[in-house]
Amino acid sequence: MRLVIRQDYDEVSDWVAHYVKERINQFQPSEERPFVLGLPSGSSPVGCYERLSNFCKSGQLSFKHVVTFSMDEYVGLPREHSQSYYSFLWKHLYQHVDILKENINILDGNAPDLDEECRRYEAAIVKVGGIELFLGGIGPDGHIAFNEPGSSLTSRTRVKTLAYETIIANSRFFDGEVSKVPKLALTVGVATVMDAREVCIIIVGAHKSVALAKCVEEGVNHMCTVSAIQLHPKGLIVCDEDTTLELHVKTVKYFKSIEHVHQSLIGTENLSLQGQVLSAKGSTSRITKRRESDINSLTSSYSNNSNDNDKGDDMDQRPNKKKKGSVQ
Ligand SMILES: N[C@@H]1[C@@H](O)[C@H](O)[C@@H](COP(=O)(O)O)O[C@@H]1O
Repeated sequence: MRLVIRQDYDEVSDWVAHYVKERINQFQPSEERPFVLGLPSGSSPVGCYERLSNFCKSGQLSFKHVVTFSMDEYVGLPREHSQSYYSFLWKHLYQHVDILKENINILDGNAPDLDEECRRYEAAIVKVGGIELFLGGIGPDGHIAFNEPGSSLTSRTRVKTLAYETIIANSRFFDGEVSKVPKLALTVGVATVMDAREVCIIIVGAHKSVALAKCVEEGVNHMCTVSAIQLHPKGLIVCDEDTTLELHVKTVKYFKSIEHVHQSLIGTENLSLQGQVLSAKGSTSRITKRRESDINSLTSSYSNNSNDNDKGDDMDQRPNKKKKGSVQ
């Protein structure tokens, strides 16, 4: 698993948006072979969606051959309600990009048979060949999608009762009134997310620092369902400095050092890394704006490799590395 730490929300959004853009562009999707992307709702991905929309407007990215599956939806909330995840994704992403309507998959929280709707969703994912990249967010208790504490780590798309903590956390979107928050939701399962060929979780804010620490420093545990990412061969978490509050200093230094080495191998240590080193020394200086091409080269090098910290994978980044068995 990789942990990428950026200074603040904007830098996290920049990083993830560039990463998604690079992954889609490298994949060279076509009608026959679309890029399948899993998407979260919530405030965490909004900055990323804004940037993806801008990439589309400036012609750097196209969603024409991208198929999406959103993570979750409230039960019983009309689709046109401003807080349905359907409305959310249209507002923040779909209306701004060139995605084809038939390529958008959203769970229907008003389906007459909710169990059947969940089965249909799982089958639709299988039909397109599985999810290439699942973007995700978490709740303060470490739930991924709506997989509340205690959810099976082998769970599939299903109906879930929301935890009281989640209802309170989400009441900020319902005029602060707990009674207005739906108590049930449809959600992809933990295993649905972990089946994706790659998983990238955005975690921002001090209120999620305990969850991040549990996810990174403790074992895989159903009480913090995002921790299942530890078992994923290409798991990536992108967080901001505030979210690292509960991590051990040595954990933060470790992941920063991995990134430092990684970046120096691809020759960008004087750019984005400068900020990392400064902040590791306690400097309050912000990371200077990186050139887009540098971020692109960094993000693409991540996507070409397994995201675990195995030395062999990192070393494969060396430009002059002689491949095993190649003529020398
Ligand atoms: N079910 C959603 C999750 O999919 C989302 O990741 C989480 C975090 O939301 P935010 O990013 O607004 O903190 O909220 C809800 O509980």
